[in-house]
Amino acid sequence: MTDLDRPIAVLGAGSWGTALANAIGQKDRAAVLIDRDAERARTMAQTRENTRYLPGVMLSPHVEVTADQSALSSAAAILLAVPAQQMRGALRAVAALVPPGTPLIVCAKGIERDTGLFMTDVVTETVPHAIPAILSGPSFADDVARGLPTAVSLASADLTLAAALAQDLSSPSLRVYHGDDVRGVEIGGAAKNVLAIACGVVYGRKLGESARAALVARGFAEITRFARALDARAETLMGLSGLGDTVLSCGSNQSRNFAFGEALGLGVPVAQASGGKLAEGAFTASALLARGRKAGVEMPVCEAVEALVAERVTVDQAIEALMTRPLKPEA
Ligand SMILES: NC(=O)C1=CN([C@@H]2O[C@H](COP(=O)(O)OP(=O)(O)OC[C@H]3O[C@@H](n4cnc5c(N)ncnc54)[C@H](O)[C@@H]3O)[C@@H](O)[C@H]2O)C=CC1
Ligand SMILES: O=C(CO)COP(=O)(O)O
Repeated sequence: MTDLDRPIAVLGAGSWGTALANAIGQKDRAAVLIDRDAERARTMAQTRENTRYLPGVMLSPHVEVTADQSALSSAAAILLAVPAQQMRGALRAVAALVPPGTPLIVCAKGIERDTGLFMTDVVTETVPHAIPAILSGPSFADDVARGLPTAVSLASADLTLAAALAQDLSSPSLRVYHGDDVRGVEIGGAAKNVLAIACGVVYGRKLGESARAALVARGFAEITRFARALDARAETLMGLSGLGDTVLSCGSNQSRNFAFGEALGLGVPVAQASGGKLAEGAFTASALLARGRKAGVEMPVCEAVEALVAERVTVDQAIEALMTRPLKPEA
């Protein structure tokens, strides 16, 4: 366990950051939730509710809400719960406040679009004196905030640290497994979002449950190929952050990525399909595809999602392209 006298800080007070801070608070451990918006932080501190991102969930009394980023200086560990494309900017703004050796646990699921970098690499570039870790797995913020049970995976290159952090974050309703396959855990979280969009499209276009199941299986096969090519472990992909989160996000429109795909399948234009919510896979698709090409990995499902999001193809053209690929061995 990390130093219990020091709080765990959460940077980013959206749905996931708020849910994680509350999960820590419910264990009677002090959490500091940092909202970049001072007015919103003040209101949340008073009302004890994040009405915009997590309405109906009352914050534990052990959660302090603030806009003062200097709280990061005394944290035992920092959870990074901002969207992937905002991670670099958010980290640059606080880098000088993070003491050397502080664990920075990425809770975002995505790849940086402009650089193709995974989130822990962005941490290493922007806050080189910190220790990067990654947390990912099947966990809708709303479920976790309400204390419904689930299990997730936390990885750091230092297995002892990963075990300590997992202990810190675990509770009777949130089981945190640990490991050292950082790349495997972050690939699972980032890639499942792209697959969830594809499954949403199939659902919205009313192609049937058989089509969705076939897509999950083929999509998961390409993610696993990609992971192997990047020296991640296939077993990691079979775990919570890969298979677990794929099962969750590819089968429910509670997933914003699935819901975004569903809207595309129903014919809603890309610009309106997210309904103002975050659909990380829409940004990650192009970066994932580019990294796959660089590694010599064929990723047809990701390719279809990327082309759809870029509006180079229609839904029917994307589906036809997938169905008319040359037949080949299943592996
Ligand atoms: N919501 C969920 O169920 C889960 C989300 N995640 C991941 O967590 C990440 C964040 O997602 P959500 O919290 O759901 O998004 P959200 O849209 O609910 O909230 C995003 C939050 O980040 C803040 N933010 C944006 N840019 C910032 C910056 N530069 N500095 C500080 N704060 C900034 C926003 O003000 C907002 O509070 C995503 O990568 C998502 O994939 C992971 C697991 C579950
Ligand atoms: O990552 C998540 C659940 O594990 C949340 O999924 P969405 O971002 O698609 O809502």
